[in-house]
Amino acid sequence: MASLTRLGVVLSALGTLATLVPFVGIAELGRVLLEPGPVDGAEVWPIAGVVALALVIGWAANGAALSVTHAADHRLQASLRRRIVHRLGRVPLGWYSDTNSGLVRKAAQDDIDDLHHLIAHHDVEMTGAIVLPLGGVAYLCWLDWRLALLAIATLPVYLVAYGSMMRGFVQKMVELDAGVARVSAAIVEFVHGIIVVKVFGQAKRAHRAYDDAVGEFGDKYAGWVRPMLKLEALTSMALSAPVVALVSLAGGIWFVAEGWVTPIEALAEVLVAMIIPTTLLVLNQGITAQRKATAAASRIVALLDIPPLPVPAQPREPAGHDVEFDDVSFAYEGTDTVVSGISLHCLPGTVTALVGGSGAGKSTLAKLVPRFYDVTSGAVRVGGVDVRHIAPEVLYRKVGFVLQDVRLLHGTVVENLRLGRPDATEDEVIAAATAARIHDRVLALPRGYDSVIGEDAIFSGGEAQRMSIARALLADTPILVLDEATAYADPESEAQIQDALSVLARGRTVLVIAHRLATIAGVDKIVVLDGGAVVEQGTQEELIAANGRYARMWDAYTEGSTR
Ligand SMILES: Nc1ncnc2c1ncn2[C@@H]1O[C@H](COP(=O)(O)OP(=O)(O)OP(=O)(O)O)[C@@H](O)[C@H]1O
Repeated sequence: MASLTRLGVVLSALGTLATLVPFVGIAELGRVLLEPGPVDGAEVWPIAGVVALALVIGWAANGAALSVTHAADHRLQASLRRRIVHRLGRVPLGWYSDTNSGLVRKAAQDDIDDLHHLIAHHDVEMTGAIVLPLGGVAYLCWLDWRLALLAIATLPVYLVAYGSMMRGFVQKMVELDAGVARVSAAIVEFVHGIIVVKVFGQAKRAHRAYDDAVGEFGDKYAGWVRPMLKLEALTSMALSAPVVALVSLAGGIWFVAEGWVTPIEALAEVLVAMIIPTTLLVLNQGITAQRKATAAASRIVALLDIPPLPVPAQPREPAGHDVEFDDVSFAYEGTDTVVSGISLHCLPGTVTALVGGSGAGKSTLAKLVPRFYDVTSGAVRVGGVDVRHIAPEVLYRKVGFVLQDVRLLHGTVVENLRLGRPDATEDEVIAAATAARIHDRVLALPRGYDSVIGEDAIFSGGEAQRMSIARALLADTPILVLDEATAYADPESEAQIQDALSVLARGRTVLVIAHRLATIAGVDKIVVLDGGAVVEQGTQEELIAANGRYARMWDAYTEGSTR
């Protein structure tokens, strides 16, 4: 690919030099035509021919340069997208937080697009923008060095003004960014607090904070921009077509009067001088685009550097479907230990419920089974084999999970249901949806199972949960991790979810994270977590009889629900 961009640069240089030929040609033609006596066709035609040829070569070489760099960009984009998808397929599932998903979206869409300019246009356009004025000035030097100087006479005004505009630019940008952040924070605070503020009659005060932030930003911005605008006007004027033409013509007339150059040579100088400002504009825009693309590239590199989930070199097949936590401890990156020293054995055909206060570590513990994260110490075993020694695809065929936060993909209802088993028959899909208590709801949609999620299939939270239960039923994994939904706890929806879950649990090893004690009374084992450790375990009767932590939770729960 680097060789393609190099070829693009060479072609662009060639094309640019070829576009200079007509300027020389015009000067030469002028010289021939202005010679005293009749026009000599033998002199005119070769010049016209060379000009025409150069025009064709210039057009073809510039076109070819862009084609070549676009091909390079195409290859790079395809390869980057492939590598991003490949890497994302191998990062631990726990990496997918909302922030990280945002990063992926930005990298896969915006950042790769930003790179397009760098690969497909930057080198070619910059080559043109450098070769064109240099070639022009070199030609003028060949005619007469004074003409070359005349062509760049207004350039120092531009360079001095531009240099002074850029002085302290980074520091000023930092200050402006901070100002924008203060204004945003004031807006967020204002919007978040609007109800409280209005209820307590403090609207004026809240407005004032926002006004102050905006006022301060406006003053800073104006203080910086006003002098810049003056300079900008000066630089634009120094490079504007009338000024450049005027300086060139005045200088040209003087040079001709002094006898240093011919009128035709002076005309050639005017033509070259007129193209220099446009190339400067291209250079300027190119530098800005390059900065943007460099930032985009570093975000893509960071994404490709995420450590993948380690896969076993010699994977082992689990024998059976029991799940065992053996002295398991885990800490998120940069946090204290969240679960510690947990030993637990979940047998096939049983339901184990994890209960405990908010932040006790229930979800974290459950997520260690499908390797959202790997344990910090100890081991999680499935069928007697450490999950780290099982090939990920084998593990995902064994362990299914229904999470609180259900994601339905853009596609039809049936495609969503078939996600875990694309070859499921229509009867199997309907059977799973019926067991998950979602079949009737799907039939009520305009196009039934062919309705599209987010278009003609809009599901409530509870319905989406039942969809994901149907999906898990169809995937038919022998081990299931369920994070019970609490958000959609209207009694009817909850009863339906519970019905669906009890069907799902039959004959499997089920680990359920229970947020509402009423739903787990009949399970085989209740494990009470507190501060990341197991404090009690047993059946509902055993734990109530023990009169410990669970009994107190149960009392509080039943009191709360009967009050
Ligand atoms: N991705 C994460 N990064 C860092 N810390 C986390 C992360 N997820 C959870 N934690 C922390 O780990 C601890 C246990 O959280 P966890 O979600 O496992 O508890 P939980 O018992 O499931 O709580 P809840 O019932 O409120 O969902 C909490 O202190 C939480 O702040």
